[in-house]
Amino acid sequence: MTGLTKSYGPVRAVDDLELQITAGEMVAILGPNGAGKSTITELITGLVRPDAGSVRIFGGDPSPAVAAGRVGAMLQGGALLYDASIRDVLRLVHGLHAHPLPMGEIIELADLSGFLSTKTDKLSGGQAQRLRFALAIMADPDLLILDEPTVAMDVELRRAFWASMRTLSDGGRTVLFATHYLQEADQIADRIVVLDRGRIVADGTSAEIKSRVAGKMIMVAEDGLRAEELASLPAVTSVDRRSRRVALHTTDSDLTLRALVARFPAAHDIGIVSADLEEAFLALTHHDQVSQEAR
Ligand SMILES: Nc1ncnc2c1ncn2[C@@H]1O[C@H](COP(=O)(O)OP(=O)(O)OP(=O)(O)O)[C@@H](O)[C@H]1O
Repeated sequence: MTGLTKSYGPVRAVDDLELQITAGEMVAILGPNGAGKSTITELITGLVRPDAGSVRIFGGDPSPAVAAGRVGAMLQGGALLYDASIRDVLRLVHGLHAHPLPMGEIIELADLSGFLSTKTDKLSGGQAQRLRFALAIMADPDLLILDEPTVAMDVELRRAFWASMRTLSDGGRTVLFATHYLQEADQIADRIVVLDRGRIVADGTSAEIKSRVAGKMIMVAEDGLRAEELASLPAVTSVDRRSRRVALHTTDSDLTLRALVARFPAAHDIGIVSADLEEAFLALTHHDQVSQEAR
């Protein structure tokens, strides 16, 4: 993806995006609501045309790759054939592909064997997602695009789903998935791309992202402390408020702590914690907002 841009009215859903994905990678696109995750999946699958820039898949445009079955997609709320059983839907779509995966393998990977006779309008949210997944992998694609695939799944289903995905990825396929679940991205993806307002704000392994942002956080009671003063302490990268405490993200907790105590002798209830992926994510995607608040 090069210089990829897509606007809806005044909103830049995707803003001059540069992203290269290597064959065989499992990449998570992580971002808050409205970050542009779904728009990226729609641009990659050719459902939406960019205003500027381009997407190249296997060296060409998305549409021929999708038509040839080299790209499988599971997008949000994809419609399912009405008044048909899962078995009917699978058979029908299976027959449309030139070189589909064997039906037994699809049913096993999508864990559908328990309710093949169930009609599509009687499926739970998690079951419908599994059927969408089965349809996405049916053509035996080299690239799988998944937009929040586990959204309606409980913990157990989610675990089974990611185990199947791992099997597919280990077989050499490239997987790109959008998610809200930090834990999922942390546990499953080889690489995490953090998106905020259509732009990439971080790109790396989860360990790299955690270390790129403040490695530590200093918590201190709010009592009369002003955010803009705290933001100017050495090594502080961002400041945010949590009920009656303030969290200072810092790249050097010793340095920040010494300056904090020197400048604010009355500071109390001080604690230092290591930032986890969630903290890293919040610091990355709320950074501008917090700095603006602090001004
Ligand atoms: N068809 C559309 N018409 C108008 N605005 C749109 C359209 N699709 C997306 N947008 C806007 O573009 C921005 C990015 O939306 P997008 O759905 O890509 O984000 P997202 O990261 O997938 O969000 P979510 O996590 O809520 O699904 C949002 O501000 C959204 O309102």
